[in-house]
Amino acid sequence: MQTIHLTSQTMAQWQNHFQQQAVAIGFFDGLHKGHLSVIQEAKRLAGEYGIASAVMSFFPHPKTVLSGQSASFQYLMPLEEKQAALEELGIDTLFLVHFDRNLAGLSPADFVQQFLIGLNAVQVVCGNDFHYGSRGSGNIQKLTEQGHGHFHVSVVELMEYAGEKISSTRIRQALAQGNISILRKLLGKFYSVNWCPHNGLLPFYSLPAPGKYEVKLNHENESIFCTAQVLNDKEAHFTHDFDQWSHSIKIEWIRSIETF
Ligand SMILES: Cc1cc2nc3c(=O)[nH]c(=O)nc-3n(C[C@H](O)[C@H](O)[C@H](O)COP(=O)(O)O)c2cc1C
Ligand SMILES: Nc1ncnc2c1ncn2[C@@H]1O[C@H](COP(=O)(O)OP(=O)(O)OP(=O)(O)O)[C@@H](O)[C@H]1O
Repeated sequence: MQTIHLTSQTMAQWQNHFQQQAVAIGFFDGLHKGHLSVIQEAKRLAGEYGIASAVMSFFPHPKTVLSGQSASFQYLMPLEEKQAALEELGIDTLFLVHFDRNLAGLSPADFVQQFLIGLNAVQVVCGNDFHYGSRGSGNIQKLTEQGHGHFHVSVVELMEYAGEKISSTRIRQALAQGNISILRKLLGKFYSVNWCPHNGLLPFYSLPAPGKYEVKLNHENESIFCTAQVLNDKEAHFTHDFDQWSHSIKIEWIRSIETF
């Protein structure tokens, strides 16, 4: 999979550079079950029409740029993990759009012209709550109209759990409440973070609320269950001593024992 970094300033050089593609579009933080259904639909359409598959994502998160509160934003995964997961899903290209005030100011029509038609998107896939363009004023109806004659829009039905939409926001809220059991339902697997034995939590991951949890530590080919005590948003202690481990550890959060 190739990653192409795009900005509103450098976009001109990429116009008409790409072969036809099916593009899944959105931020996709945490890659939950709803996100996967959007991305898999783009992949399926690419196969059906014999075209390339792509995901278009943004960085940093629009909320951090528009609210100016970049330091406190709780990301669920860093770019490298998103890239690895998309690669595994067989996506050909990740378009990573730099989200800044210039990009936020683009009208829906300009965004569609430069970033979708200009990249030769012929199939665009999103959930039916997707918004884009200045003040988030572009919606599915606009996208369909603006793509007319260039691309077809496939809208994936919003996936729900317990009668509520699965979303990255809901995952962040569940983490803040230490509600580990629901995460597996939203993600389709255990919530995980990467941890450096010497420096602790890697950037762009979020810990659950302070409390005690059963976790699974995965290091190279070894897996060990132990208890984690989360102290704050950066610090945790583990009942297994992994000082001699050299590589980063994937920590899967299995269940909550008690929250403080
Ligand atoms: C060109 C462009 C401009 C945007 N401008 C705004 C904005 O002014 N205000 C806002 O809240 N969101 C804005 N957004 C963010 C979108 O509403 C949305 O969060 C983003 O496209 C990611 O989609 P998703 O949240 O459905 O994944 C903009 C997005 C794009 C692509
Ligand atoms: N539950 C869902 N089912 C199907 N598609 C979804 C679901 N949630 C989001 N999508 C779609 O996936 C893409 C990425 O969405 P986005 O990153 O905004 O996800 P989100 O989980 O709603 O995030 P947030 O909670 O931060 O708004 C968009 O096209 C969006 O419409």
